[in-house]
Amino acid sequence: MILLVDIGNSRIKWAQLHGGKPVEIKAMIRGKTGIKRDLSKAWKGLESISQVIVANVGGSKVAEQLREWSQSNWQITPEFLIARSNGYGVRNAYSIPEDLGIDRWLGLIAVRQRYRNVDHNSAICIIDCGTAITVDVLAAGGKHLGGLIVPGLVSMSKLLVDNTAGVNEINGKMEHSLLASTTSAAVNAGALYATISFIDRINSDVAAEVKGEFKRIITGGDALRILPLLRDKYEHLPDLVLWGLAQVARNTVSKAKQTTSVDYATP
Ligand SMILES: Nc1ncnc2c1ncn2[C@@H]1O[C@H](COP(=O)(O)OP(=O)(O)O)[C@@H](O)[C@H]1O
Ligand SMILES: CC(C)(COP(=O)(O)O)[C@@H](O)C(=O)NCCC(=O)O
Ligand SMILES: [K+]
Repeated sequence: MILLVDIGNSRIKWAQLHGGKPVEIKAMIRGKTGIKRDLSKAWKGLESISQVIVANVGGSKVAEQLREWSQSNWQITPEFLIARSNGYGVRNAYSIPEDLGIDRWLGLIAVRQRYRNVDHNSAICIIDCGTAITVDVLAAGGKHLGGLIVPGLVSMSKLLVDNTAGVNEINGKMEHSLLASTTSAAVNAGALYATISFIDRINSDVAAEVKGEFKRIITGGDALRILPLLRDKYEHLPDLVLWGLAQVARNTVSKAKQTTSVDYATP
């Protein structure tokens, strides 16, 4: 069974590849540096893993921890994907393609695959609400036009806690009040307002840029908190990165099959 792993800066999400799709999708908050204990807790029940395919934006230390854990528990070396200049019908806007977050690259691949035959003449705007909030725009023909990065909801509050004397413990309630009367509510509402006004404004500017209707997709751990407050209509696609991983994994599996079948076929 192929394990698909999406390591973000706050959480690890994983799924099994079944019928070309990510199934048994799970998530856990991860430690900032050490993840081996998290992995042993979450993955000890997993059996007959044949391959581990990873999208990691958590840095090299975390990658090393996963590699060591997978080798010692499953004798498998994980495959870490990186963004390419083009692939799966997507052309990367970055002049240094591998600089694009692999989570963003796989999100583009996932939406390209999802809408390729359904509606191939509208652009797509993807909002991924995680540790950071990323925006990526895909033109109708699969050309990535680029995107933006801002701190996510929790990161914004953490920024104030870490950098000001007056803002300390913030409760995670994320209430959305216009004018707050406690520090925690003021920070939470401020983060929400900053986020929704950023996203609403980006959407109106993207609409001008791409001329005409375009699809709006929202994903990431904070999507459900943000979605109800946004002005425009969005399709909520949870676990978009895992769908992109499934797309790439399916391709590598079929390639592997081809090569083995060709080996048998050649005299
Ligand atoms: N069950 C949960 N436990 C922890 N955080 C959660 C949970 N559900 C949603 N979240 C939110 O998801 C955010 C992380 O989203 P995610 O997309 O997983 O981030 P990343 O990909 O950056 O690790 C957290 O900041 C938190 O606000
Ligand atoms: C912007 C990100 C940190 C978002 O990561 P996440 O919020 O999912 O943890 C990640 O996509 C990343 O590390 N990108 C590399 C820089 C770039 O995409 O330009
Ligand atoms: K960083």
